[in-house]
Amino acid sequence: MNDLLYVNGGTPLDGTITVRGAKNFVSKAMVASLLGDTPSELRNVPEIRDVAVVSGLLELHGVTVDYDAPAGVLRLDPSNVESAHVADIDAHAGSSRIPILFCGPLLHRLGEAFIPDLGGCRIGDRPINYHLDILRQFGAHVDKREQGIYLAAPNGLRGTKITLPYPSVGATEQLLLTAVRAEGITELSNAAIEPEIMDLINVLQKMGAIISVDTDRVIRIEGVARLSGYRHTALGDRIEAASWASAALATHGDIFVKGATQPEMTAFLNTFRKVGGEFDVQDEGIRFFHPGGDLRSIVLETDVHPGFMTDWQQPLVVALTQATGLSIVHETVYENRFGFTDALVGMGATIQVYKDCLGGRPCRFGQRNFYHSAVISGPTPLAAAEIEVPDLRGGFSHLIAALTAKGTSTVRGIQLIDRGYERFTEKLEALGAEFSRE
Ligand SMILES: CC(=O)N[C@H]1[C@@H](OP(=O)(O)OP(=O)(O)OC[C@H]2O[C@@H](n3ccc(=O)[nH]c3=O)[C@H](O)[C@@H]2O)O[C@H](CO)[C@@H](O)[C@@H]1O
Ligand SMILES: C=C(OP(=O)(O)O)C(=O)O
Repeated sequence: MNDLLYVNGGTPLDGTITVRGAKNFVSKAMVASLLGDTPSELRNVPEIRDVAVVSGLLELHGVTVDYDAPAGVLRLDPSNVESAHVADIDAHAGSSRIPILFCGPLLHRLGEAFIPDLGGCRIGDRPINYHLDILRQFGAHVDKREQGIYLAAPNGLRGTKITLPYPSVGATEQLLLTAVRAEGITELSNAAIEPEIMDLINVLQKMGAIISVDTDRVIRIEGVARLSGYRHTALGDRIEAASWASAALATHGDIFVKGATQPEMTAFLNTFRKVGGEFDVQDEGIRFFHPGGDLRSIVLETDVHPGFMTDWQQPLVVALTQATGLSIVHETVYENRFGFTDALVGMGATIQVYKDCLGGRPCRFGQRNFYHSAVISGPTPLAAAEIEVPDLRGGFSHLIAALTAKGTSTVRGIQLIDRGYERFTEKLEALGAEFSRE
């Protein structure tokens, strides 16, 4: 497939598009199917590369995967997992971050697991120390090897009490996927409570798990001996929805995002309104539009849920280059998520990055060597440029910048965007964008 897009920017994006299930939930629900002893069915599944990658991993482990992409229905039958001969797992090294979540389910089913090196966006160091500490506390032996990690639990896994140093999404999911079938009770303090995690809990409860979530980030799980398959409709992708909303704002456009839902986007909607964007929440989705006039600068801090999520930051920063005054963005989730701003500066934006914690409370990255605060001065017209996509969200941001800039930009490496944005070129076409893919 070709990996290059010529974008002729300067036209407001206008029209209707649909977002389907959340990338950051669907992949985890697919892993959960490994815990059941009967088939599962997941609906509203988007056709993105991460779904293909996790399907490939599941198939390698003996799961029969049947995906009807237009209908968005994914059927997963794990009956042959015990008899699967797992070869070529190394071929999946570097493809996504999901393999680490196979640990608990595979340990329960097979007593051992080999996990290839992880991929995902390079937006920080992204260690897996919380994951490995959790697995050890459940009683797993963890052995780091070349190209991956080997784990074994010859005596099974037992419930435990854990406090996370930081409410990590992946570590919370690791714990859930391991605790549901561990012997006894598990209690997690300082858990992440992102909507995608809550929907994973919905799935696990449908499978037979017993999980309670308290208001103070404490999750309790009573382990059960067996789980069955599930039928579930995935929650919508709030990151994709916010990305299109930011594109509407930056290009003076008007986009109705079918499938966008308000409760999962409260923090984004507040910020969108403060910048000067308008929205209209309807039964089928949310309309996001630029009402005319000047956009306003803001002070913003990314945070864990229910805060403003880090994945919303990169697309919104492009819109902030079009706002009047100085905006300050403090990234507190990842230490290295402003690399994408270099290309924006190359297009004429005025963005300065700092190592200090600007505009809010000190975070884990203050007094360290990380450029994790940005000051954006606007409005600045953007000029067309040659751009290389750095990562998923940064890549979409560059796309928004190219759509905002007058003239023809060349955007290389757009396959990275396919990892999390379903059929985005078809959506661009529906919104009246002028571009060609080569
Ligand atoms: C596939 C998926 O769902 N990806 C999402 C998930 O990533 P992911 O689950 O990888 O993100 P985490 O919430 O775990 O990471 C948050 C912070 O915790 C740190 N950390 C994490 C684990 C660990 O073992 N040690 C450690 O130090 C990370 O370096 C980071 O600074 O949540 C992030 C935060 O909402 C999102 O940006 C990603 O889109
Ligand atoms: C960081 C992201 O994803 P991943 O964790 O899969 O790299 C993202 O979706 O923006």
